[in-house]
Amino acid sequence: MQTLAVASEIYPLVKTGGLADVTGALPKVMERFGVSTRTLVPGYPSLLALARLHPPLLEFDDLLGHRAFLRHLEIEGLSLFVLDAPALYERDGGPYVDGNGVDHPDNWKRFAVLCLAAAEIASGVMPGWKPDLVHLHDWQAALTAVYMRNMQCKVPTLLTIHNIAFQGQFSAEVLPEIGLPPDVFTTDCLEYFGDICYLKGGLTTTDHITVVSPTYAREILSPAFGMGLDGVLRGRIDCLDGIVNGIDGDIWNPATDPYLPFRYDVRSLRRKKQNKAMLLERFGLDAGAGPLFSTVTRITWQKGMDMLAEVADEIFHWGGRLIVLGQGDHEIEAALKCAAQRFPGKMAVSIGYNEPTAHLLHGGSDSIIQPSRFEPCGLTQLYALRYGCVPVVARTGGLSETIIDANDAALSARAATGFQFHPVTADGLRQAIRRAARSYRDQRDWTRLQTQAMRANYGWERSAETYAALYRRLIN
Ligand SMILES: Nc1ncnc2c1ncn2[C@@H]1O[C@H](COP(=O)(O)OP(=O)(O)O[C@H]2O[C@H](CO)[C@@H](O)[C@H](O)[C@H]2O)[C@@H](O)[C@H]1O
Repeated sequence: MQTLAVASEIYPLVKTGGLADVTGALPKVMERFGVSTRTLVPGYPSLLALARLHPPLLEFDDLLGHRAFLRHLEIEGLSLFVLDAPALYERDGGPYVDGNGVDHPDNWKRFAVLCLAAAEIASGVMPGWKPDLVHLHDWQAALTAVYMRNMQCKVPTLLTIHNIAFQGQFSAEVLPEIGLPPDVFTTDCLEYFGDICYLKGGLTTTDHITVVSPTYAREILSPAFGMGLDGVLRGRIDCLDGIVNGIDGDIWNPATDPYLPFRYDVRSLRRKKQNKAMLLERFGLDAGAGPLFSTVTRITWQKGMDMLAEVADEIFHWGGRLIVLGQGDHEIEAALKCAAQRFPGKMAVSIGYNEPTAHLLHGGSDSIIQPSRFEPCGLTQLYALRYGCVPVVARTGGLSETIIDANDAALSARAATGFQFHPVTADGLRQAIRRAARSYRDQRDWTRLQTQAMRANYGWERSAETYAALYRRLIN
């Protein structure tokens, strides 16, 4: 079976968050289930340097007024179609924002062009290659399904939502510019409170929808989590599933991780303490009697980082330490920095995006905190499990189904892997921190939790098998 995946980021070439981890890992595992994937990605500078070493596969004369080349790149076990349209993708900054963190003003066009190219590939413009199914990821790829319907292309489509908070909403004024007929501007397609919404267009035209955990699949049907699209999703409930994410165990493995000065596995957990000592020194923190908590995340309201700034003192009360790595909302960043100033030697904040530091924080911390207000799946807590960092998580979305709370029953069954809290409030978080810090005082209990966490299996196999079965069902 041949599939075309369409995505705006893919690890290890371009990543701003969990989407890239999934689009980079899934195709490799799907091979084992007889699925061969080619992923169409925009030709950002990081990709072009490699992709331009080979002659193009195809030339598009006119993608919404742009001439573009389709190039092929095989790298790190991935097979990529790179859309080389320099005026749209070859620029400074990230995939969505410029060097100052401001959205590229023509994102509506950049991702419409990506989707139009995908629809043309699905329709068979490539000599000798046509997909059996098209797998779209998030709003940046969603419009593909609308273009395909418009071209009367019958190849089945699956749209995966990684986070419904990001929807691709633009002024209806751009509609004449994206090459679709005016009749898509209706409430059962692209129209969204007077604007157009790429994700809604995808949700209303794709054959099937998945989100990244069964719990999130239920949550987004309600106004509290559906972000304005819950009604659309309720209308498509028969085509909606939740498939939980896995982790790439080659990249996230404490026994082989090149970013860890001291590598370890479940039998040599003691070596993790040496990473902790290094981390404390590097971030200028004094050793305390309590656990070292960390966060690796976008610093946003979704991720509950404002609550963490509010209750950080609870950690220090128990002799714990805190390191925050992330970037995002400037006000919350400032609140966290302010907390760090109040607690010198106890808390450090590193603003930025840094892959090696993210690995080191998992390799040396005792616990990872994830107080998300909503979390479609979450990958950080899964990496934390593998690295024996006991997660402290909000009971929401994928967090609630991947972490087993250390309540009495789960502790005595030796099944517990972390601490959950609910309601998702600052006070709830404070209590969960207290529970974790108390548990840490008995090192035997703590080691047992770490060991159980490390033995939890969150590889991709089971979910990849579910995706493969779904692909087959859609094709047949
Ligand atoms: N400052 C930093 N430096 C280095 N690395 C950093 C970093 N900040 C974040 N990361 C990395 O980015 C990834 C974040 O992934 P998550 O799944 O936790 O959240 P995200 O909201 O991006 O993903 C969305 O998509 C994924 C994939 O489906 C869902 O799991 C999730 O719930 C949904 O919100 C992790 O690999 C993490 O290590």
